[in-house]
Amino acid sequence: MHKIASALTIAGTDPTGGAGIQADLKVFQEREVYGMSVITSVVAQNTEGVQDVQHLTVDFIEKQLDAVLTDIPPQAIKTGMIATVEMMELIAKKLKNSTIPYVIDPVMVAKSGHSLMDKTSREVIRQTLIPLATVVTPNVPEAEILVGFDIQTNDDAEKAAKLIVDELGAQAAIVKGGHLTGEAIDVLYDGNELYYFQSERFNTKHTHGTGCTFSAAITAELAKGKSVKDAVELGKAYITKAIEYPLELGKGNGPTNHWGYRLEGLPAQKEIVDK
Ligand SMILES: Nc1ncnc2c1ncn2[C@@H]1O[C@H](COP(=O)(O)OP(=O)(O)OP(=O)(O)O)[C@@H](O)[C@H]1O
Ligand SMILES: Cc1ncc(CO)c(N)n1
Repeated sequence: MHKIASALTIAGTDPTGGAGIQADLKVFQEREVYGMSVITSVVAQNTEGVQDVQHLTVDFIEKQLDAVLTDIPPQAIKTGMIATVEMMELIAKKLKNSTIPYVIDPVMVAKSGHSLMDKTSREVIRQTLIPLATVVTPNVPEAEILVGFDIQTNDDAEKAAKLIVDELGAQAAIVKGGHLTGEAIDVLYDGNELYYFQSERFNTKHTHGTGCTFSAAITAELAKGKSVKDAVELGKAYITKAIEYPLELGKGNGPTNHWGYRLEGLPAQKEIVDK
């Protein structure tokens, strides 16, 4: 028998496999973590955009959560698309007394501009879920909604990350620079220190699901017992290679490449090979 860390993603779906649950499970598999999933919404989407969304009932989401949590307790959890206030309240109720590391990717709008979270929920996520988070991973527009001011510079991103921790109650926050210009710089505040994670910005339209992939990679490393800073370092390396070596798939914003990092390795790759 092999002992293995497990991770759970609670999110929406992408039938083309680039974002949402499907992307998360690919990352978990790649990072050698046993992947599990609870679906919140089924999304008809592809690399060109979102065509339609069907939410599962809160009752049914609860049944899925109970099925997982009573049988295979994960070592880390991430949430992605949680569209409604009722879903947020359910997840908050389930995770309130948990000590399992919890990553929130506060998914609000798809790359194509389609809303994946209703307007009231944008307010409610601040009060219900953010205080439970080990780390929150907003992109710039999401961070702006959470903190209530514009983010244009790294200084603004630092202020936002600090506010999400000091005032909204998360243990850590990383404001991603994917939507800014220049180098792709993400700013992490872990309650003590600020850290910058920086990479070249690649000129590519293959950025569907980058946020899901990044937060899933962080979740996988937390499940294996890494610190937030080390998990983010790995997550950044993984997503950078996934963007640098795009796959020739899709008519629109294509998916990233989960094997990209194999071409050049990751900081923790040696650890895997040595096992
Ligand atoms: N063109 C790029 N080149 C290099 N890194 C990038 C690029 N675009 C995004 N990134 C990096 O990818 C990660 C995800 O950031 P991004 O801001 O794209 O997330 P997101 O908007 O939440 O994604 P999505 O909503 O598509 O899931 C961050 O580490 C960011 O710096
Ligand atoms: C289900 C889902 N979650 C997140 C995103 C954001 O990339 C998306 N497009 N679809």
